Amino acid sequence: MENETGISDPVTDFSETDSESNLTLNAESKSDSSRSSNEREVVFEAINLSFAYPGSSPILKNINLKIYKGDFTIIVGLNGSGKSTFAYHLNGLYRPTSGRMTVFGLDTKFRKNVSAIHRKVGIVFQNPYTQFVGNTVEEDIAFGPENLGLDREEIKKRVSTVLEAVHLKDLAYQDPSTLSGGEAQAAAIAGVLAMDPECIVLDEVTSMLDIAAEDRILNLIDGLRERGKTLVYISHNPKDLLKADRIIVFDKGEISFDGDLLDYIASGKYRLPDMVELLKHLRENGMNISETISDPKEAADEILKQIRSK
Ligand SMILES: Nc1ncnc2c1ncn2[C@@H]1O[C@H](COP(=O)(O)OP(=O)(O)OP(=O)(O)O)[C@@H](O)[C@H]1O
Repeated sequence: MENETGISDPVTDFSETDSESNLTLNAESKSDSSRSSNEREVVFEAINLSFAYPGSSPILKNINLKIYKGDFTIIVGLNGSGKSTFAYHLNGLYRPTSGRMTVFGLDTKFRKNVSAIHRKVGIVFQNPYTQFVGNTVEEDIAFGPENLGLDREEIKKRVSTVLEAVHLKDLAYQDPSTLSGGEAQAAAIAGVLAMDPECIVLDEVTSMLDIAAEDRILNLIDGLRERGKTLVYISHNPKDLLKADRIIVFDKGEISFDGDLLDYIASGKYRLPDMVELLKHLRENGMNISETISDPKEAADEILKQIRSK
C-alpha cells in the first residue's frame, strides 16, 4: 500500500487494528504516582522493539530507548545499520514486528494514534523526492498546513516564511520532481517546517546541499532547538556531533552506544575518520589544537581534553 507520504510501505496497513485505538495510554502513564513531578517528558519510547522487512531477517533487534522532550539526539552508524528503518518508526510509518513504539505515550500500532502522531512528529526523508505530493513546490509545502485545517491566510504566511527560510522563493512554482537534489532536500525540509510540529526527525537531510545551503539548514535547526523542539537527526557529518545533547550509535540493528559527546569520544565507538574531521573542524573554528596531530586516537584524546577544559 501507499502511505500519505507516497512511500510504498508494506508495514502500515492498520485495517485490522483500527478499532483498538489506545489513545488513553498517555493519560494512564501520567497518573503513575511513582513518577516525580520534575521527571522529563518522554516523547519517543521503544520497548523491546524488533523489526524485519517482509521475508527478511530482523533489521532492528530488541531496541529499548527513551527520547526526551526538547533534546537534540543524533543517530549515527554505518550504512545499513538500521537508522532510517528506526526513524520510520518514530512517526508510525513503520510498526514494530514485535515490541512497541510509543510517541507521547501513544502506541504506533493503532491507526487513530498514528494520525495524532503525524500532527506532532514531522519527518524529512533521506530521499526527498519520495515525500512530494504537490504539483508545485508551493502547493507541496501548503499540503501539510492544509491537512492541519489552518485558514488560508495562515497557510499563505507559513508557505512564504519557509520558502524564504530555505531560499526557494524563486522556485515556488516549479514541479518538485524537477528540483535538483539539494533544492529537493530544502523543499522537503520546508514542507515539514510549515507544519510546525513539536518534533522533527531528519534523516541525512543535508547530504546533497552545498555548503551555504547546509549552513542555512543547520541554522534553522539551531532555531528549532531554541524553540524547544525535540529533534532526532540522522547524520554522517562528524561536525554535527558537536551540537548533540545525546549521540546514539546503531550497529547491525542494535544500539552500541548511547550518551553525550564526551562519553562517545571516550568510548572509542567512533569512526576513526570522523575524529580527524571533527578535529579539523574544531581547529578551523579557533580551537587551539596542534597541527601535528593526525592520528585519529590522538585526535580523539585531544578533542576530549579541549572540550573538558572549556
Ligand atoms: N524496503 C526494504 N526491504 C527490505 N530490506 C530493506 C528495505 N529497506 C531497507 N532494507 C535493508 O535494511 C537494512 C537497514 O537499512 P536502513 O536504510 O535502515 O539503514 P541505514 O542505517 O539508514 O543506512 P544508510 O546509512 O545507508 O542510510 C539494510 O540492509 C537495507 O538493505
